[in-house]
Amino acid sequence: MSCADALSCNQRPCEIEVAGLRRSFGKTVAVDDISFNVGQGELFAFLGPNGAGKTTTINLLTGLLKPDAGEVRYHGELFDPKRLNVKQLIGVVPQHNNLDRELTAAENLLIHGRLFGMRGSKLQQRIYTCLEFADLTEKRDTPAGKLSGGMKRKLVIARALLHQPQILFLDEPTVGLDPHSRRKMWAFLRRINQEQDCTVFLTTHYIEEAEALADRVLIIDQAKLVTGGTPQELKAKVGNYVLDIYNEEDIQNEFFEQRPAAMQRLEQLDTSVRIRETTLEDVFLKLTGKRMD
Ligand SMILES: Nc1ncnc2c1ncn2[C@@H]1O[C@H](COP(=O)(O)OP(=O)(O)OP(=O)(O)O)[C@@H](O)[C@H]1O
Repeated sequence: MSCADALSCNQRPCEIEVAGLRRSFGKTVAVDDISFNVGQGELFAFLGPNGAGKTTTINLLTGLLKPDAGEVRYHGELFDPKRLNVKQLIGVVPQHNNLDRELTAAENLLIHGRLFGMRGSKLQQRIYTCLEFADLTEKRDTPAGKLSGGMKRKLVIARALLHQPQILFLDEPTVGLDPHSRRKMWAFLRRINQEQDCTVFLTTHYIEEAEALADRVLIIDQAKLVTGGTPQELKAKVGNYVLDIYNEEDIQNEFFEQRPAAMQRLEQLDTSVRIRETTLEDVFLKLTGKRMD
């Protein structure tokens, strides 16, 4: 895919290039010929309903799974999971917390650091910095199993940042968090993106999360890419304004590029009707014919 099309990274240098990626499990096609680029420093959301192929895509990008076809490039170089330099480049936060519950927060980081060849005072300093960044300094000697859900999540992220990756992958980072903790997590992810100068690639099935957080969103459904762009671009694709037209049984939507055209149509209708701005939920519904949930 060339950097000139809609699924590419606009003006930023390409950090990840994905071309023709495909993976099946038996007869189930989990990822079907998907291509896109991620730009350096982007906060990038891969949005789709359960079973759409998001986890499989992350696993293919991080070397946990092998593709049946297609390729992944980091900084233009073909991805070979066996080469250590790529492992140094990326940090991975899996969907389920895989901390050692018996070990303290600091010990969980220590083991990860050792696996990445870190030692001595450099490792200790980095553990201190990451715990502080994640607001977990006071929990450094607490067993991971005794932390709250939000703290465990932050510890997994702090662990993934320990070796100073350039790209952080997070699979559904806010699943299981209450709305308040979810918003705190969004702020934390923005800080990682901005203060740690880290490209962030996250998957989510929460539309508002993609909308609130991401520079660019790619929508995936049934293993295929539906569309991609900034939240504003995606909304403009279907029309920036929607009329909700209430019938006896359901609500029909009509989309308009400009508000005056929507207002004109509204005046023609004699049923109950509401005008509002388009959301990514509308984009998904319009392009796939179904609701995200
Ligand atoms: N190891 C596996 N064996 C068999 N089928 C699998 C395997 N992993 C994924 N699948 C199937 O591939 C499809 C995509 O799954 P995937 O986990 O990538 O979706 P997802 O978008 O991450 O969904 P969720 O948010 O529910 O995890 C689903 O139909 C799933 O059942």
